[in-house]
Amino acid sequence: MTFFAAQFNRSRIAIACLVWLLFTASQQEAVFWSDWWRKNQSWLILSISLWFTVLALIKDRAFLSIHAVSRIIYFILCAGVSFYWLKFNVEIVSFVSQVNLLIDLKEYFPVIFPSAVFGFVLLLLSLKSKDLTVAVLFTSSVIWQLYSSNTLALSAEVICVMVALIYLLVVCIEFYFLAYRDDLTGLPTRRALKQLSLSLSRRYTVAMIDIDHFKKFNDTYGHDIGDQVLKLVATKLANIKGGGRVFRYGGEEFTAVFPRKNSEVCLPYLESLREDVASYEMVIRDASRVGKKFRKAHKSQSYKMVNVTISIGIAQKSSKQHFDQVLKHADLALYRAKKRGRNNVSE
Ligand SMILES: Nc1nc2c(ncn2[C@@H]2O[C@H](COP(=O)(O)OP(=O)(O)OP(=O)(O)O)[C@@H](O)[C@H]2O)c(=O)[nH]1
Repeated sequence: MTFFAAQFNRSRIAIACLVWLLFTASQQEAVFWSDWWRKNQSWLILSISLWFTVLALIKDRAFLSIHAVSRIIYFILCAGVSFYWLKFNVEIVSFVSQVNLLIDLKEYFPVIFPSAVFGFVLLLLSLKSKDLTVAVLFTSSVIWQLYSSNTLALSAEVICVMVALIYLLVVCIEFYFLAYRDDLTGLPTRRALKQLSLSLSRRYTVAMIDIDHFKKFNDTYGHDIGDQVLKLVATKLANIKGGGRVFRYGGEEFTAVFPRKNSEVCLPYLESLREDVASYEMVIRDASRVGKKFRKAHKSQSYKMVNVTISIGIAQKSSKQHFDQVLKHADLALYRAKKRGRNNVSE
């Protein structure tokens, strides 16, 4: 699993795998460091809990690269911080012992309390970042803390296999999104459209959607603002009604597929989508003024309102037509929509 994750630049998962691997190995009597591991258990519980949190804060980099040096330094820092915490928390514990209310919590202060804090920080990070790797690091931290506090009555080997399966699942899900989701708009890609085309029945309608005069838009406002507009238009398109599914076909072109629907049924949905986009006043952040201080000082000038229109070509599958042929007909209809002056739907 470590090699698999490292191969695909999922270095944080690869590092987490290594930690679990060392942990399982240390549970074997035959391994020379198992005694040392047992003697320093508190320190290890704390360092590894902190390490999972630190992993959530750093980026995935190539596993075997210059970045490995910084990872090693971070790991040493985690170990050092944990070591000094355990050494100096005696004073905290003696303070806690003087407060009646806290006296019962005394034994939790050295390890369990800080580990729980690291876990909580990880939970907040995973909720904030919406990153699957961070979520899986949080899961790792919880499993680690439960196991090391003897709450999980499972053997180290079972836990390791369980964690490896979770990591494998996460790497596969991430690759699925990498292959089938467009990075900029979050819409499914042309590859996903091809996949869908294999499962379509004999009746369906395809619409090709294109943003009008987008080249001029890019030339006027710049490519960065063009990107923001693409994202916003994609959000509108993703909300298409009537059971339509929208894909980014490429560039400023999108495809909508309506399984089991003929073109008359789809037409009103596409018309209302076109109207929605045309009346959508998009608030665009001026890319040249991203500094916080500048934004505060020039609040009124750092945003601008723009709008665009779309043209749509629609085609319904007729007997013996392949998906590519239906797509071609929709493309021809789009060409007619452009010729008719844009901002309209053509069959
Ligand atoms: N910002 C941005 N621009 C893109 C992206 N993909 C394609 N484009 C731009 O979209 C423009 C498409 O231009 P054209 O194919 O000439 O079409 P158009 O200007 O929209 O004209 P009509 O389709 O005839 O209305 C080009 O300038 C591309 O650079 C992208 O991901 N981001």
